[in-house]
Amino acid sequence: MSTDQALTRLVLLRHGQSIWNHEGRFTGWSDVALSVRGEVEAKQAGSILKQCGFTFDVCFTSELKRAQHTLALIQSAMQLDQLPVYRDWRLNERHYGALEGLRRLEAVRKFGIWPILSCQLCSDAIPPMLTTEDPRAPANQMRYASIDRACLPLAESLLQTMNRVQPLWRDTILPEIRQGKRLLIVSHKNLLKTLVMQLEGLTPWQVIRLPITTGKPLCYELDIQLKPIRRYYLTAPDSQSFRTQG
Ligand SMILES: O=C(O)[C@@H](CO)OP(=O)(O)O
Repeated sequence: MSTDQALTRLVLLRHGQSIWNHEGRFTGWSDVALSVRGEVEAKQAGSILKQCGFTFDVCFTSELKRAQHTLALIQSAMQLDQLPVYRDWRLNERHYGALEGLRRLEAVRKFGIWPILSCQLCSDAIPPMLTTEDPRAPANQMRYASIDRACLPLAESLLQTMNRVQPLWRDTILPEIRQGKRLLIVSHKNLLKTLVMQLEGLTPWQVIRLPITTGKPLCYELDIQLKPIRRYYLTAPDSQSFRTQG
């Protein structure tokens, strides 16, 4: 990373722990609430951001309540309730298809070990898909009625997830950052990995080991070319490592 002066800061945040994170279930586009711990994590993230002197001009989040609720709790902790918030389905988590709702072991019993392992290790592997008639398929849900059905997945590889968010990243998010706006993006583990790949020019293999922990603000300082100068996780100012280099 270069040492030029920062144009702006961008904060990426995975929502607080959800009930299915806690139970070890594949979640994807299933709309699951935060757990009690998840709510605490979200409030703590807001208070750490505030204590570290962060503020924002615009927030982006997904169509899923675990991300939206996290963002609302952060805004409230930072007393930034009036900020403009853009919700977009393209910031939803990778769609896990027929794996959604299953625990790891249940999924292996149902589909075999390789389909489960490959979709976690290979960036182009697609999990077992939902059928088009399945009520869980996004095209059968009212909330996605305004989206072109051809764009809505039945399951996604990591690369398909990256391709789906690309137009939003290129045409909406990057222009806001170029104007010097301070952005907070509250989204999901795999979706955030695809943003990290694009920001840092990493391969899926390089990003696979990057921990995207629930409720931990990942801060980027960007130069005028929008290249990352520094990346770090924010922790409470009174803890030993105020800034942890990522
Ligand atoms: O969908 C899921 O199972 C998890 C991990 O991929 O994502 P999230 O960040 O939404 O908990």
